[in-house]
Amino acid sequence: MDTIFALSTAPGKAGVAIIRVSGPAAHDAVRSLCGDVPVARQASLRVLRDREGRRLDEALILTFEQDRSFTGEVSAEFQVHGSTAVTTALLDELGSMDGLRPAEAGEFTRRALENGMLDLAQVEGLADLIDAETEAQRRQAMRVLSGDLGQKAEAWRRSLIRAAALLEATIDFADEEVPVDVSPEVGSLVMNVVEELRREIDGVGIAERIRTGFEVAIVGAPNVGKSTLLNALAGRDAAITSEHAGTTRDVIEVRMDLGGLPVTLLDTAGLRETEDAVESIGIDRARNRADQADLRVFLVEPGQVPEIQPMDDDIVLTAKSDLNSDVGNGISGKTGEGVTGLVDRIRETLAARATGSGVATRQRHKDSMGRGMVALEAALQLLPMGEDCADLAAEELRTAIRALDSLVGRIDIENVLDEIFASFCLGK
Ligand SMILES: Nc1nc2c(ncn2[C@@H]2O[C@H](COP(=O)(O)OP(=O)(O)OP(=O)(O)O)[C@@H](O)[C@H]2O)c(=O)[nH]1
Repeated sequence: MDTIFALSTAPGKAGVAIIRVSGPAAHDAVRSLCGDVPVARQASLRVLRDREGRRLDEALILTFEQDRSFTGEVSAEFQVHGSTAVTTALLDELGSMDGLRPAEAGEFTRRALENGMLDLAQVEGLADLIDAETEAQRRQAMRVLSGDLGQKAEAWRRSLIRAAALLEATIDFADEEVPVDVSPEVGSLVMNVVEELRREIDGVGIAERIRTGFEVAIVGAPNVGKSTLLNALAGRDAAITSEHAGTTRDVIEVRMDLGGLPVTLLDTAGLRETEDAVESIGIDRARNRADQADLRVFLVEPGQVPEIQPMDDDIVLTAKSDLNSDVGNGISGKTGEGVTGLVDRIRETLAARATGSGVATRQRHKDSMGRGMVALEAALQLLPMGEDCADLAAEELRTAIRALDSLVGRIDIENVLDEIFASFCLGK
């Protein structure tokens, strides 16, 4: 096994930079840089020297023993001064040592997974935590990283193993004088798992939204003030505004943190009939995106009706309230009137939806749970058919167990690893 090393903090100038080393030669590397191997898990200040004995930097060193580190391997971390020159010199020095090589992106985490320090769902949680930009994303990622999904999966597994064992006992003792009907107990064990799976599957859509962001589309006729409103919401000039109708030809996206929720605001082309081919493509695209968005904010001038039908939660406002002060429910991107109220409304609407999320957060989880559900429902149908179908029902339970095992990576791991690790950065 190679010993790997990498800069684990972001590259560039900083107060401190952390370089990680993991693998069998990690402590040898520490010894050759600073003369000894400091006590494990205790910060120790040392002068680092290169092969020729020249000072590289003064560093805080942390060493970890096998099974008591992030990767599960013998490892070490150097906290050095965060300049490019220092980190480059130390990385060069490490690279010149026998058995050491630079880590690939995500390789530390991959080793943690291989050594059983994290399960697959926790690896996903870790990736999400590193990507988290808002409070809701951080909380959700922490739940996954702390292993909640793994615990649920373990509880489901125990229930289903018990159910399968009961069924198998029926098969083995089918000739006994007094057969015990196990199907009520098996049925209730399976039903409980099915119900929990259903709840989790329902919550994945929202959890994915929290992960990737809610889309909020601003829609309305040309020149009604959509871009101006978007700029007011974003607090900066993100979209182009002009007096010329049809300026916004494509969909402009601005990512924002709205009270902890990740939101992508979409400024869409003004909806109207047009002869202009380019503008008409923009309008089609705007309609599509607006349809698919999680929420729509309609801007209408007095007397106008929205071009597309607002849905339940959608927000309909009177545009340019500074010019239309006699009409209620207005907003003005120009003066800022009503903008704070709109932000609150968007946040409340989305926050109400965000409460529906569980511990499963990805399409991958949904797929595994879906496969489990199908098998469990088949088992439930077989149960009332008596002993003759007991072995078929037991087989369905085993299929469900396998499907749920893939949630935490007990099986079928290879084909998902590359996809999951593709998002990891160097040093993680
Ligand atoms: N008085 C007033 N004028 C506004 C307001 N919002 C926008 N305007 C003006 O209306 C014109 C159009 O504004 P935009 O924000 O570009 O409108 P839009 O809906 O994005 O237009 P398209 O991109 O063509 O669809 C500009 O001259 C703005 O200055 C407002 O709240 N009050």
